[in-house]
Amino acid sequence: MVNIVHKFGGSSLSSAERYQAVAKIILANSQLGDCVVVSAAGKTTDNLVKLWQSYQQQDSQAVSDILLLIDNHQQALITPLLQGESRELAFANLQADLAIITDKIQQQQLSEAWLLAHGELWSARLLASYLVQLGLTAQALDARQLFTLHEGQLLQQKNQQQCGAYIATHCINVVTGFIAADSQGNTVTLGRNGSDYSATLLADYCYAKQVVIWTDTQGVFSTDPRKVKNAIKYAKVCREQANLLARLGNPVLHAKTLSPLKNTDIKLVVRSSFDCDAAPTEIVKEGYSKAKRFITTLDNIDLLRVDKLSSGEVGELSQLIQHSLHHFTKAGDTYLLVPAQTTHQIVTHLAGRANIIESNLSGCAVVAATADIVHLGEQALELFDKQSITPRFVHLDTNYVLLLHEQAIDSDVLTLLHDKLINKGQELAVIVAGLGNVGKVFLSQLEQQLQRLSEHYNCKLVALLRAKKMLFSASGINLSEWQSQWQNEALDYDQAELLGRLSELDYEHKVVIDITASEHFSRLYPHFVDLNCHLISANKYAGTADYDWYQALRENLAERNLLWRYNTSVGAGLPINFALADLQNSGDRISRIEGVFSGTLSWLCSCYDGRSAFSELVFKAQEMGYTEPDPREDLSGRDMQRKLLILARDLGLHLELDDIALTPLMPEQLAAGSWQDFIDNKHLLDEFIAAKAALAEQQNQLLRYTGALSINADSVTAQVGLVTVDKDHALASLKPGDNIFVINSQWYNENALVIQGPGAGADVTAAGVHSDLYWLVNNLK
Ligand SMILES: NC(=O)c1ccc[n+]([C@@H]2O[C@H](COP(=O)([O-])OP(=O)(O)OC[C@H]3O[C@@H](n4cnc5c(N)ncnc54)[C@H](O)[C@@H]3O)[C@@H](O)[C@H]2O)c1
Ligand SMILES: N[C@@H](CCO)C(=O)O
Repeated sequence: MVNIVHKFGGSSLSSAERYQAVAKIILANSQLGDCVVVSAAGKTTDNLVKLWQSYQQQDSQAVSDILLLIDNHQQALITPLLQGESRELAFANLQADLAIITDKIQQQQLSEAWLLAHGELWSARLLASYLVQLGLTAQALDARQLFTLHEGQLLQQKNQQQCGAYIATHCINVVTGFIAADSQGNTVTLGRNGSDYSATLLADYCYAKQVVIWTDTQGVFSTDPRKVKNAIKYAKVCREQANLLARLGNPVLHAKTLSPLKNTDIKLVVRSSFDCDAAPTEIVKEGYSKAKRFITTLDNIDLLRVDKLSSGEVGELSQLIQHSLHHFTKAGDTYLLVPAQTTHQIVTHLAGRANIIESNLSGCAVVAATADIVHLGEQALELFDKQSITPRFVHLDTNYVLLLHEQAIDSDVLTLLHDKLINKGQELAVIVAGLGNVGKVFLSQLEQQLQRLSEHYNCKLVALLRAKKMLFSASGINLSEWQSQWQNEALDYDQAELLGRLSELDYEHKVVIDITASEHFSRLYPHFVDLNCHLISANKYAGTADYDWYQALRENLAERNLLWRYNTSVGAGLPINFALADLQNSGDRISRIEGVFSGTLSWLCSCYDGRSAFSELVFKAQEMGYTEPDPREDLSGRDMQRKLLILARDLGLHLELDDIALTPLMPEQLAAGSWQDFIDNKHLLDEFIAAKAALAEQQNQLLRYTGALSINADSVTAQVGLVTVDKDHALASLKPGDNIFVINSQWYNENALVIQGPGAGADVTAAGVHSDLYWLVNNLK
């Protein structure tokens, strides 16, 4: 059975290295029975067209020069790719083909389509032989055996039978694109971008599940990414919009390519063969993707008014000029938008039924959802007016607006237009994991905050996750009712389901906000990044995971232009990460950070005066939402050790958690066992602290739990632990629960930079997560 039909265009096969890259893609993405449709390699078709023209002009010198060029090019592909007998056979076949072509030229029997077909034929033969040499079972197939047209119409039933007969299930079928046969067996071509069409036809005839068009662009963009740097690549585009764009001249997909898929469930995917890791664009059936916004530019366009034009006729005209065509009606008249170089052909064909209304215009079409189009049209006109560009013709339709003028739109104007019309329409999907102390407060503030953010970006909460249950709504969860929705609709889930749902989300950006304290959840970050999710973490586990994992995560994020904010993982809402980033970005060099980085330990040490048991204070800190879910994470010093590691890594230091020396604030026996075991043995903690405090008191000192990181030219030292301080020391008067970060740097040398304030608590932490979200939204590209 054919699972996937892959299609590789000429640029994907332009050199021996590109063939090797294509073979790698096939090895990684195909199974036996799949098809690979190929175009002619690199400039082969152009050379064959030149050969045809020289033949017609009877320029024998040019003919022999071009034949030599073609021969050399093919040999340059064959030589590095094939070895031994297969190389000899490939050379022999090539020479035989060139001899027949030469013969036909001499006999004046050359036909254009037959000549052009050789480009695809050579690609298919070479790729199939190369795959065989790599150990795959593969065969080259000539599409003239598969597709027959009678008077320009495909013979569907016959073609289906032929595909059934020739496409083998035990091998990879490498099929020539672009060509077919007529009912007499003569070669015919399928027109411009015919290979994409061959691929979708083949998929339809073979009941394939998917067609992958591998190209030199990464997918379907909101506008030409070569002209507008921040053009958006869409993960999903619905067929109707893809078709409209194709008719309006967008070069990525052609209307004809989509036609065989019309009544099928076949998935169409556009991917880059030059960057296989880049996320693709999927062209989906109606209703499976929201309408996106696009600006497609038009150049050298003529506008014709036509008497009564049927849609069948538009197809015929499009076949005639080998180009997609768009027609529309305005005030009862029918108009055709045609490339200026084809106007003469069309006007002649329509024999007196077409009048040229405007010629040689440029402009653009803005494509968007019906609800937005009027407003976008107005905004576009306003912007053109400011740029002194006066439209010659404007047409507003249900899902696009066409603006034609004399001046071409340069990339500066296109960028302005894109910023104004397209970037504003993007949406960010928000996924929140962890509905505990901080998570609940964060959600209670989210509705108002999303309202505020909407000035910059449309954000929708689409998922709420606890460890075992999730509430997922791709169109958005109503924030004022999330609790009742959770009660009624939250369902059990597993990792595969979560990742599947995230991959289906049809948003320009996604962010996973991790407000759990779960190491297991943090281990999913690489999967989230693979699905193009930005990250915000209050959770400290990812920032303190082993260095290689952490570094790989950072690199993966950077490669995908994704953002990771984690300000609340250290100092709750205090702007410590902002400060460190700012100092470093301004060229400062930090030499020491010391202080108290735990809200819980700050509160415990400041409140403990021996009157109530230390363990009672621990339970109170837990109740107030200061501690980690298991307060031993705080008492062991581990939480503070994690924070110091996060800061150290932000300074570019390659440290692991255990590089930071630690002395715990509890006896070792309490570390093991359950929380209940801890409660049962709490007297051990109380005695441990009482003894330490008594010793400190003897020296008129107080207990404080502190951390320090020192960076010298030749060494780095870091530790967290219990210290005693004089009663008039700055730390002695630290407010219970406050954190303090004392930063020394090149510029803050004598007088340290000090950041101080509440270092734990649901309110300040939730506010810090909102600050990260705000920053992220403002920095989305
Ligand atoms: N409480 C604070 O003051 C504070 C300050 C800064 C940072 N933080 C960090 O914020 C995080 C949350 O703290 P909290 O006090 O709200 O903790 P919490 O224990 O009250 O809440 C954690 C939530 O995460 C959920 N959870 C656990 N495993 C999960 C998983 N695998 N998938 C999805 N959800 C899961 C739990 O069900 C719970 O709802 C922690 O990482 C903590 O270190 C807390
Ligand atoms: N348990 C942590 C929460 C903030 O990270 C603390 O007490 O500092």
